[in-house]
Amino acid sequence: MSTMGRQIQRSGAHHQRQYSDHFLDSGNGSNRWLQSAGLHHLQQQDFGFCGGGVGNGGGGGPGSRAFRLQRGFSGESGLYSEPSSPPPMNSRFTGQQEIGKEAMSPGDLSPGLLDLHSLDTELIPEIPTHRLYGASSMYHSAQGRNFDDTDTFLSTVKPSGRAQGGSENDLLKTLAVEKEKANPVAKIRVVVRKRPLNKKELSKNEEDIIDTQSNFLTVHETKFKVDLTEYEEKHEFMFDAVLNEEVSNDEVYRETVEPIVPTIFQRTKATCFAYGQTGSGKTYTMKPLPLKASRDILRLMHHTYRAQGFQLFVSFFEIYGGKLYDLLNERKKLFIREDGKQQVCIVGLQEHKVSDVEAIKDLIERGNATRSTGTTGANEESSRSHAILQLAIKRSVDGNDSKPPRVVGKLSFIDLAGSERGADTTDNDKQTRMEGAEINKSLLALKECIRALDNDQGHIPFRGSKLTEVLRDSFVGNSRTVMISCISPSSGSCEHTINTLRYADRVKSLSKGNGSRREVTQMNTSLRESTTFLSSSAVPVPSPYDVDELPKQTEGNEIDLVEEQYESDNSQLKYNQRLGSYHAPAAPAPENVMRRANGLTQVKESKSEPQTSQSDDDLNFLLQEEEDLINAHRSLVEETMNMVREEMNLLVEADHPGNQLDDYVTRLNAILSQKAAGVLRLQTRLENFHRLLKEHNVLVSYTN
Ligand SMILES: Nc1ncnc2c1ncn2[C@@H]1O[C@H](COP(=O)(O)OP(=O)(O)OP(=O)(O)O)[C@@H](O)[C@H]1O
Repeated sequence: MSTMGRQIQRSGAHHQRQYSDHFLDSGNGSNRWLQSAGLHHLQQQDFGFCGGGVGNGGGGGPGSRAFRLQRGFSGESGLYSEPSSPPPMNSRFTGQQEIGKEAMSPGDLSPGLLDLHSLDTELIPEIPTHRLYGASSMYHSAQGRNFDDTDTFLSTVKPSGRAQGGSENDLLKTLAVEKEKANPVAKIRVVVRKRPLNKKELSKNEEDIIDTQSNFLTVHETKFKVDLTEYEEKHEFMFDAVLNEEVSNDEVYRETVEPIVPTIFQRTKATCFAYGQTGSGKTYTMKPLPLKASRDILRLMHHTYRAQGFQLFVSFFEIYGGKLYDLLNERKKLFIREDGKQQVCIVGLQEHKVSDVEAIKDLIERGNATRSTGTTGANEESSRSHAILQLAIKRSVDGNDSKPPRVVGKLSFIDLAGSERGADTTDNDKQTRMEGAEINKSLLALKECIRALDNDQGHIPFRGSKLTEVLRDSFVGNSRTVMISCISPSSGSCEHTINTLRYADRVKSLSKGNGSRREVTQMNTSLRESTTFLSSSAVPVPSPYDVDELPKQTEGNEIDLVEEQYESDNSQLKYNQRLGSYHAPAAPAPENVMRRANGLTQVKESKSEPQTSQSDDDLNFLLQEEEDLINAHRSLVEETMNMVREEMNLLVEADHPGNQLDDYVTRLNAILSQKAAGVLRLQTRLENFHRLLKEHNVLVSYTN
């Protein structure tokens, strides 16, 4: 089952069950569940039958009706009889931390089985990160920002809460927070790098449409109204850092990877990946980073951790069309295997022990020369593979060199395939289509894993793709992730650039510690509102069925223009929905928008529709649909909670002497019908989404 499929399962019956199990739980327990389901706003509600409501309120003693009701639900019906604490985390994840074993032989070259997922990391004394390099100024970014933790989760834990210290859970939480604080590197960091205009773009007189200021970025998109007059739409974004075209590779390193290097000596698995369309500068950005990091790692090994037996290993492989190849062993095909303990291994991957920078440089060059590349119009050297270079720090057990060394920490660098390659699902030959599908799948899965990671979810959907499968150990335990989104400044790449930024925005905004999303989205919305208003007030937009009503001088362009308008309005609608309010766009009507939202299916099936009418931002479309489904699910849970409350009241009333039976029957009937209708609505939506996943080939099959 795919990530998405699994997620659906998780958020469907299972979630509802969890909700049932914990709904009656009082205080912190139910609050936690509400919070984790994104329903924290319901925490304050008095449900009248929770332990924290009636039970604590004086009317809930053993003799009271509410008490009997509650008991009835937890005991007699059997429906709510499970313990009220959250179910344990998947034991696969907790167990691994203690029992993982590394099956790798020692030596300079360690062929065979690389256990990517052993978390049997050496317990070395943790040294506060800031002491490792001495002067903390080394972490200061090119723009004077520190790579500090802006995670609001940390700042919202008040010292007073700690002092009062209530429950054991609070204490554990506080300890976890303290531990996080000792490591001042953000768990997820999203950085954007804009490259300069290249010769080709300059020769075509393409404009630089990206403005950067501090960690803000504005994309100036030129659009056309239906009467062909031009207008500009601004898209504003905010990230952890925005690096403009003047920023050197050295500065990129300082801003992204340098701060996480010391953490890998502290049992951390760190990942740095570059994302962006082909030719946007991913390889240019990623290439120098491993070497710079190795230099710092070796320096730390030879100074701070001198004579502590640390060793550095390099491996380099690529995922191409869903298959793995060793870039340091003549592209030998590699296989992912899961052992009895559900630990995933890459069978046959060579790890090279290195002790000087020159040796690492040679290996990196060798690996890069072996990478798969394809040819696209945009970048002759375009890569359709994900390249993964890993620097693993290991240490011999008790200084015993005859035993395989154990992994202490790891730093993975991923040069992702061009993001727009995911759109190749309808283009070219079968091979390209399959590559496109795999790329889409991996980008969706990667986002899901990062999202799960930052929300400390017990379940990490790493099985969503080969990429996330091999990165599994980077998503459990102590982890750090840096995403560098590379963008081209040119007007010709506007659409891809916006897609890249939206993906980055989603990665960041979905994380628990981020409050920027709403702000930026609102900014976007107000801008969109003004532009939508402008265009729709200038020329009334007809229904999509009434293309005859379009101005005749635009013949040939009409449909595109109308589609574009609907697309914009559709985004507007969805943006507003995400903000929790519905401002109907001036035109078209919501039902037309819905038609457009489902249009992708129709376009794909319709033979008369040209292939080009399918937008190449499938990935964003799927992400949006996924988000909408989850929102719809959340609304249904909310609605269900209200209905349960009504039902509880109804039951209380039914127990009263002199109760009107026909009133009870009518009201219960209404509640049950409403419930059934809600479930049906969500099921239909779920089926549509599932179909979309199938159509875009993002359902996972597990064959090597
Ligand atoms: N920041 C930059 N400054 C100067 N030149 C750059 C910069 N970023 C990229 N380039 C140049 O742009 C071209 C394309 O960059 P690169 O190959 O890194 O793109 P890419 O995103 O890796 O593409 P693909 O996905 O196809 O591999 C290269 O010639 C590279 O040297």
